[in-house]
Amino acid sequence: MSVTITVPATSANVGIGYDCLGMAVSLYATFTFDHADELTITGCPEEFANEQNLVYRSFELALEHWGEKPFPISIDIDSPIPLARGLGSSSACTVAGIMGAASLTGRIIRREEAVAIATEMEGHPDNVAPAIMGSLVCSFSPEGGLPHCIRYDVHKKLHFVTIVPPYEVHTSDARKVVPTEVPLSTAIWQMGRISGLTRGLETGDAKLISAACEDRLQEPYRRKLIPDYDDVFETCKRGGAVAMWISGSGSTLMACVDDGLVAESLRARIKQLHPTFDVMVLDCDTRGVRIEM
Ligand SMILES: Nc1ncnc2c1ncn2[C@@H]1O[C@H](COP(=O)(O)OP(=O)(O)O)[C@@H](O)[C@H]1O
Ligand SMILES: N[C@@H](CCOP(=O)(O)O)C(=O)O
Repeated sequence: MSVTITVPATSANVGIGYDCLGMAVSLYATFTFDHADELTITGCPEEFANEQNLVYRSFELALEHWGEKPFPISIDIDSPIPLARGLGSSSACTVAGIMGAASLTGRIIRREEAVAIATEMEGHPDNVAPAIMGSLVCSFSPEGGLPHCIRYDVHKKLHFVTIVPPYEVHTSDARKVVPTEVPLSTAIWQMGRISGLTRGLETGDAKLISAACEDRLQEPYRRKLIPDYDDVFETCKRGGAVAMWISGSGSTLMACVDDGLVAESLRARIKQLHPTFDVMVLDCDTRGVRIEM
């Protein structure tokens, strides 16, 4: 019997929460798994249709984690999540592989276990935790221990204008430009703001979101990798956005807006100024990964 896993795209960091904060959004990839005579992968670029495919790698690693032997499967991928744009296309693959492995072996796993396995594979929990749990999630891992995930609701009046430029930024490259050490003053700057931002997103407090959403850990360095950052930031500010951040490691930019009509107008304005961009109005996804047999 086949199983279909639906995984939301994610906006990691949400600006201020480098490697610890992430939000699931209403853009979904589906992955259909079934037993087969040999490995077959369809629905993805040709270069990924092989044993190195991230979904299959994650499927194999999950089986290995449970002490089970791999077996041949078919995987059909239908993903509108753009590649290497900071919307968690790789995490969606990782999460799908784990849940596919659990489902095809009849294993029932808790979301916390899935987050722990996925974090081990991804190296950081900020995409996989919201992809699995839905909503806005702040995560941290104790030395050598399992990640703790704190899940926040996001106020329904908030919408997220998702601005996808036609160029890629690979996460591995974008991580190289982020300094590995910061002064104490920067650490203090971030700590207060992450608390402010999570509360602001929960309550829909536009002023608080706006005040808190000013990152000093990664955005000042990564914005240089996105040639349109300054233009889009100005358009968002003038267009009534509450805040704008680099989604994950970019190149997508995400504007938070507290009114549906303003969000649609901003989407149209950005599309007018940047016809080659893909611009969507997304909401926060509250369900996280889903399984259908
Ligand atoms: N449908 C897919 N099939 C196989 N691999 C994929 C698929 N989508 C994404 N990936 C993998 O994820 C990588 C992109 O990951 P990354 O640079 O972290 O960007 P993103 O922000 O999209 O997660 C791709 O190079 C590829 O290895
Ligand atoms: N915290 C990571 C998140 C990367 O997310 P992605 O969607 O760009 O893969 C980082 O900022 O490097």
